[in-house]
Amino acid sequence: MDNHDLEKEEEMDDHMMSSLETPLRADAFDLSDDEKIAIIEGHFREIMHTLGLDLTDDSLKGTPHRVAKMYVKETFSGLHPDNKPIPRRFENKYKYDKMLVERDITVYSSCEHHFVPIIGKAHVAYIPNEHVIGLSKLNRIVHYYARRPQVQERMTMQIADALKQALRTENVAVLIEADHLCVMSRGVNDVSSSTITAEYSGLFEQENYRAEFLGHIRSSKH
Ligand SMILES: Nc1nc2c(ncn2[C@@H]2O[C@H](COP(=O)(O)OP(=O)(O)OP(=O)(O)O)[C@@H](O)[C@H]2O)c(=O)[nH]1
Ligand SMILES: [Zn+2]
Repeated sequence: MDNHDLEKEEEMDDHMMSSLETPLRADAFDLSDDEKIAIIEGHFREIMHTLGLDLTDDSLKGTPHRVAKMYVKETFSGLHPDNKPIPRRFENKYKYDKMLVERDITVYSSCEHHFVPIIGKAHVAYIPNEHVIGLSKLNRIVHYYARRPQVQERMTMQIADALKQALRTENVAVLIEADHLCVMSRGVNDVSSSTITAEYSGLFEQENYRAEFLGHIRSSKH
């Protein structure tokens, strides 16, 4: 078993043990992506048929397959641990010991209660110990956890947890501000409210670090 496999196995263990995890069936990964697409396509065709849509129509007939492929390969691709980014850790040679903030990371997720979009921004920060990771990996970690049926609170904590693991530090902050289409476009139909969630650990539990983080994400861009 090489290092990569070992890391994957450790992450699978974390995946099974963590109470933050998205509730998945034990046999969640028994089917291949193609098998899942074929099954979802059939069910989605049934939904459209039940709604009364004519599936022989040129524009509609490809929709069951399009939706199934989009669910498995895009919208919900973050359900599969094979798609989890494994950032390479670099030694913090320059001994940078201040805060690094990656702000305005685009979040496209889906509400697990209604399967409609959650759209927003994530701001993440860490204070390194021995290791740093590539900046883009911060965005990739956010995207991975967004591409699942989610509640915003759990997504926030999953991202914080993944950052702690990747960076080998507790000094992590995550703040997500998002619009829930299930609140905006149906139900209570409120287009002006939005939802903010945050997770702070390590040094970020201290008021001064938290204030610096919030100051950075509210400051003008350049
Ligand atoms: N805590 C939390 N709740 C969410 C999130 N996304 C959606 N919800 C809420 O989940 C709840 C689902 O409750 P239900 O009462 O079963 O759903 P519903 O009958 O469609 O409710 P309404 O949206 O009020 O019409 C709603 O209040 C949603 O606003 C989230 O990220 N976090
Ligand atoms: Zn919802």
